[in-house]
Amino acid sequence: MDPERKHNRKPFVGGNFKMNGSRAMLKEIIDRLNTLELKNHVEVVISPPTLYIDQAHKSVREGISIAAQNAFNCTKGAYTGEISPEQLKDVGVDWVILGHSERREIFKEADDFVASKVAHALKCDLKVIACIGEKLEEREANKTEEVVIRQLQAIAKNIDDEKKWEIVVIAYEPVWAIGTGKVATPEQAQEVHVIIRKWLAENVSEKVAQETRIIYGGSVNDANSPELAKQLDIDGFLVGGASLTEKFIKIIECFIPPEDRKSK
Ligand SMILES: O=C[C@H](O)COP(=O)(O)O
Repeated sequence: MDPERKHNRKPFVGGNFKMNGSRAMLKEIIDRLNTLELKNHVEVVISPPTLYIDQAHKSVREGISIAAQNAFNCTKGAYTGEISPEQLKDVGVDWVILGHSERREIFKEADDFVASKVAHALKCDLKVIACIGEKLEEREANKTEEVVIRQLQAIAKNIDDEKKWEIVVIAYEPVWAIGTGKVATPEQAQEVHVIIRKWLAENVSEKVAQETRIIYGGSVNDANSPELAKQLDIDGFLVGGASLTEKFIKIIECFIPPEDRKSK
């Protein structure tokens, strides 16, 4: 681990492709990623649309994992269009993104529903990238902390076994920064990450607070990622748009020492 980071959390970079791509595009992205020398410096997880999970799983190099973009809160049954954590595990998926703001907003997923999906995924040992974040009007009304903690609290309430926190990554994604090109400043992001970590220390445990990776998402690109990555409490990124492009390599390389980088 980089001694400058003063903690032992392994950096984590996720690529959320959302509803983008094709077989050909996925091949291009994965071919690029397969050239990286990760050497255990950083954990990389990609999240293609469900249809392409199998293709990704079969072609991606060892050391890069796959995340689903959603999962339901039941094992099986008459839930047309849904996928269970058990089914994801069955096809070799390790991670799932839950609580993304697009699911909260467009598909009206409430805090308790998100929390029930987190609980079920964790019960199946499916690792969870749990997303939280405030909207612009909430930030402007000074409600960032209130909103982020309300969302976090709902999730934490459903995690009854402290050990399960080892397979949770929290993604702080201010909604106003997602897909807008308007990135949070390193200071703004760091400030919220500190609030989240403090809440974990006071309400779960100091150990969970110190060990849980808190990553930032929202218009991360190759230009803004180096400064964001320097913040003590930013343990990585959840990248949307830029994860479909060559910029993703540079973003991942923020956490790789220069001598091990592909692009020197
Ligand atoms: O899951 C990723 C986030 O929604 C960020 O998306 P973006 O990088 O396109 O802003």
